[in-house]
Amino acid sequence: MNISIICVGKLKEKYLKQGIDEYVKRLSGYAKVEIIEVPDEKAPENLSDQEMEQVKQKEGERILAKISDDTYVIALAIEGKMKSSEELAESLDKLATYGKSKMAFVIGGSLGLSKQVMQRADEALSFSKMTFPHQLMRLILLEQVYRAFRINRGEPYHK
Ligand SMILES: C[S@@+](CC[C@H](N)C(=O)[O-])C[C@H]1O[C@@H](n2cnc3c(N)ncnc32)[C@H](O)[C@@H]1O
Repeated sequence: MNISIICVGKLKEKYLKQGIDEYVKRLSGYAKVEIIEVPDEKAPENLSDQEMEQVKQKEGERILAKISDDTYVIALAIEGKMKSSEELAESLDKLATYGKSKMAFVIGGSLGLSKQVMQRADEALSFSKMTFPHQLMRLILLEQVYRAFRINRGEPYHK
Protein backbone atom coordinates (compact mmCIF):
# COMPACT_ATOMS: atom_id res chain seq x y z
CA MET A 1 0.00 0.00 0.00
CA ASN A 2 1.18 3.53 -0.83
CA ILE A 3 0.34 6.01 1.88
CA SER A 4 0.88 9.75 1.48
CA ILE A 5 0.66 12.09 4.41
CA ILE A 6 -0.06 15.50 2.93
CA CYS A 7 0.68 18.36 5.29
CA VAL A 8 0.86 22.12 5.18
CA GLY A 9 4.14 23.82 6.00
CA LYS A 10 7.62 22.62 6.83
CA LEU A 11 8.23 20.72 10.02
CA LYS A 12 10.36 22.91 12.25
CA GLU A 13 10.71 21.17 15.59
CA LYS A 14 13.65 18.77 15.83
CA TYR A 15 11.97 16.58 18.46
CA LEU A 16 8.97 16.03 16.16
CA LYS A 17 11.24 15.32 13.17
CA GLN A 18 13.01 12.61 15.11
CA GLY A 19 9.74 10.98 16.15
CA ILE A 20 8.31 11.16 12.64
CA ASP A 21 11.47 9.72 11.07
CA GLU A 22 11.30 6.86 13.57
CA TYR A 23 7.70 5.98 12.66
CA VAL A 24 8.31 6.31 8.92
CA LYS A 25 11.20 3.86 9.39
CA ARG A 26 9.05 1.46 11.42
CA LEU A 27 6.27 1.66 8.82
CA SER A 28 8.63 0.84 5.95
CA GLY A 29 8.12 -2.86 6.64
CA TYR A 30 4.38 -2.53 6.08
CA ALA A 31 3.76 0.19 3.48
CA LYS A 32 5.41 2.80 1.32
CA VAL A 33 4.92 6.01 3.26
CA GLU A 34 5.65 9.41 1.79
CA ILE A 35 5.33 12.73 3.58
CA ILE A 36 4.38 15.55 1.23
CA GLU A 37 4.70 19.10 2.52
CA VAL A 38 2.95 21.88 0.64
CA PRO A 39 3.87 25.53 1.33
CA ASP A 40 1.80 27.32 3.93
CA GLU A 41 0.37 30.82 3.61
CA LYS A 42 1.17 33.48 6.18
CA ALA A 43 -1.70 33.63 8.66
CA PRO A 44 -1.21 36.47 11.14
CA GLU A 45 -3.63 36.82 14.08
CA ASN A 46 -5.59 39.77 12.67
CA LEU A 47 -6.97 38.21 9.46
CA SER A 48 -10.61 38.79 8.55
CA ASP A 49 -12.90 35.79 7.97
CA GLN A 50 -12.58 36.33 4.23
CA GLU A 51 -8.79 36.44 4.41
CA MET A 52 -8.76 33.25 6.47
CA GLU A 53 -10.88 31.55 3.81
CA GLN A 54 -8.40 32.70 1.17
CA VAL A 55 -5.50 31.22 3.14
CA LYS A 56 -7.30 27.88 3.43
CA GLN A 57 -8.25 27.94 -0.25
CA LYS A 58 -4.69 28.59 -1.43
CA GLU A 59 -3.31 25.87 0.81
CA GLY A 60 -6.18 23.63 -0.30
CA GLU A 61 -5.31 24.08 -3.99
CA ARG A 62 -1.74 23.00 -3.25
CA ILE A 63 -3.02 19.96 -1.36
CA LEU A 64 -5.43 18.95 -4.14
CA ALA A 65 -2.64 19.24 -6.73
CA LYS A 66 -0.85 16.42 -4.91
CA ILE A 67 -3.80 14.00 -5.00
CA SER A 68 -4.43 11.73 -7.99
CA ASP A 69 -7.98 10.68 -8.93
CA ASP A 70 -7.44 7.08 -7.86
CA THR A 71 -6.35 7.97 -4.34
CA TYR A 72 -8.56 7.28 -1.33
CA VAL A 73 -8.43 10.43 0.79
CA ILE A 74 -8.85 10.65 4.55
CA ALA A 75 -8.99 14.24 5.79
CA LEU A 76 -8.07 14.82 9.41
CA ALA A 77 -10.65 17.10 10.95
CA ILE A 78 -11.78 17.74 14.50
CA GLU A 79 -15.43 17.41 13.42
CA GLY A 80 -14.79 14.15 11.53
CA LYS A 81 -15.69 10.63 12.65
CA MET A 82 -13.88 9.28 15.70
CA LYS A 83 -12.59 5.72 15.49
CA SER A 84 -10.83 3.34 17.82
CA SER A 85 -7.38 2.11 16.79
CA GLU A 86 -8.98 -1.24 15.94
CA GLU A 87 -11.57 0.48 13.72
CA LEU A 88 -8.87 2.42 11.89
CA ALA A 89 -6.97 -0.83 11.41
CA GLU A 90 -10.10 -2.44 9.99
CA SER A 91 -10.66 0.49 7.60
CA LEU A 92 -7.10 0.23 6.27
CA ASP A 93 -7.47 -3.52 5.91
CA LYS A 94 -10.74 -3.11 3.97
CA LEU A 95 -9.17 -0.52 1.65
CA ALA A 96 -6.36 -2.95 0.86
CA THR A 97 -8.85 -5.80 0.35
CA TYR A 98 -10.93 -3.73 -2.09
CA GLY A 99 -7.83 -2.93 -4.12
CA LYS A 100 -7.31 0.66 -3.00
CA SER A 101 -3.56 0.72 -3.13
CA LYS A 102 -3.16 4.49 -2.92
CA MET A 103 -4.32 6.47 0.02
CA ALA A 104 -3.62 9.90 1.43
CA PHE A 105 -4.14 11.35 4.86
CA VAL A 106 -4.46 15.13 4.75
CA ILE A 107 -3.59 17.41 7.68
CA GLY A 108 -4.57 21.06 7.46
CA GLY A 109 -2.52 24.12 8.34
CA SER A 110 -3.03 26.37 11.36
CA LEU A 111 -6.47 27.46 10.07
CA GLY A 112 -7.63 24.00 8.99
CA LEU A 113 -8.68 22.53 5.64
CA SER A 114 -10.65 24.23 2.86
CA LYS A 115 -14.17 23.18 1.84
CA GLN A 116 -12.78 21.91 -1.45
CA VAL A 117 -10.38 19.54 0.29
CA MET A 118 -13.17 18.32 2.58
CA GLN A 119 -15.36 17.71 -0.46
CA ARG A 120 -12.62 15.71 -2.19
CA ALA A 121 -12.05 13.59 0.92
CA ASP A 122 -13.64 10.15 1.01
CA GLU A 123 -13.87 10.38 4.77
CA ALA A 124 -13.05 12.75 7.62
CA LEU A 125 -11.26 11.32 10.62
CA SER A 126 -11.21 12.93 14.06
CA PHE A 127 -8.66 12.14 16.74
CA SER A 128 -10.82 13.78 19.44
CA LYS A 129 -12.68 17.01 20.02
CA MET A 130 -9.41 18.63 21.05
CA THR A 131 -7.32 20.76 18.71
CA PHE A 132 -3.79 19.51 18.13
CA PRO A 133 -1.05 21.54 16.47
CA HIS A 134 -0.77 20.38 12.86
CA GLN A 135 2.89 19.43 13.21
CA LEU A 136 2.23 17.23 16.24
CA MET A 137 -0.75 15.71 14.40
CA ARG A 138 1.69 14.16 11.90
CA LEU A 139 3.41 12.22 14.64
CA ILE A 140 0.16 11.10 16.29
CA LEU A 141 -1.22 9.97 12.91
CA LEU A 142 1.92 8.01 12.00
CA GLU A 143 1.87 6.21 15.35
CA GLN A 144 -1.77 5.23 14.81
CA VAL A 145 -1.12 4.04 11.25
CA TYR A 146 1.80 1.97 12.54
CA ARG A 147 -0.41 0.59 15.31
CA ALA A 148 -3.09 -0.25 12.70
CA PHE A 149 -0.65 -2.36 10.65
CA ARG A 150 0.54 -4.16 13.79
CA ILE A 151 -3.06 -4.90 14.77
CA ASN A 152 -3.87 -6.19 11.27
CA ARG A 153 -0.85 -8.49 11.28
CA GLY A 154 -1.72 -9.79 14.75
CA GLU A 155 1.65 -8.58 15.98
CA PRO A 156 2.19 -7.69 19.63
CA TYR A 157 1.95 -4.02 20.43
CA HIS A 158 1.69 -2.49 23.86
CA LYS A 159 -1.90 -1.52 24.65
C1 LIG B 1 -4.36 23.54 14.33
S1 LIG B 1 -5.44 22.45 13.53
C2 LIG B 1 -6.58 23.56 12.75
C3 LIG B 1 -7.56 24.13 13.66
C4 LIG B 1 -8.72 24.76 12.93
N1 LIG B 1 -9.34 25.73 13.78
C5 LIG B 1 -9.76 23.69 12.55
O1 LIG B 1 -10.81 23.64 13.15
O2 LIG B 1 -9.48 22.88 11.64
C6 LIG B 1 -4.52 21.93 12.13
C7 LIG B 1 -4.93 20.63 11.52
O3 LIG B 1 -4.58 19.56 12.38
C8 LIG B 1 -5.51 18.51 12.25
N2 LIG B 1 -6.12 18.30 13.58
C9 LIG B 1 -5.92 19.00 14.72
N3 LIG B 1 -6.63 18.47 15.74
C10 LIG B 1 -7.28 17.39 15.24
C11 LIG B 1 -8.15 16.39 15.79
N4 LIG B 1 -8.52 16.41 17.06
N5 LIG B 1 -8.61 15.43 14.96
C12 LIG B 1 -8.26 15.38 13.65
N6 LIG B 1 -7.43 16.29 13.08
C13 LIG B 1 -6.95 17.28 13.86
C14 LIG B 1 -6.54 18.92 11.20
O4 LIG B 1 -6.17 18.40 9.95
C15 LIG B 1 -6.41 20.43 11.21
O5 LIG B 1 -6.76 20.98 9.96
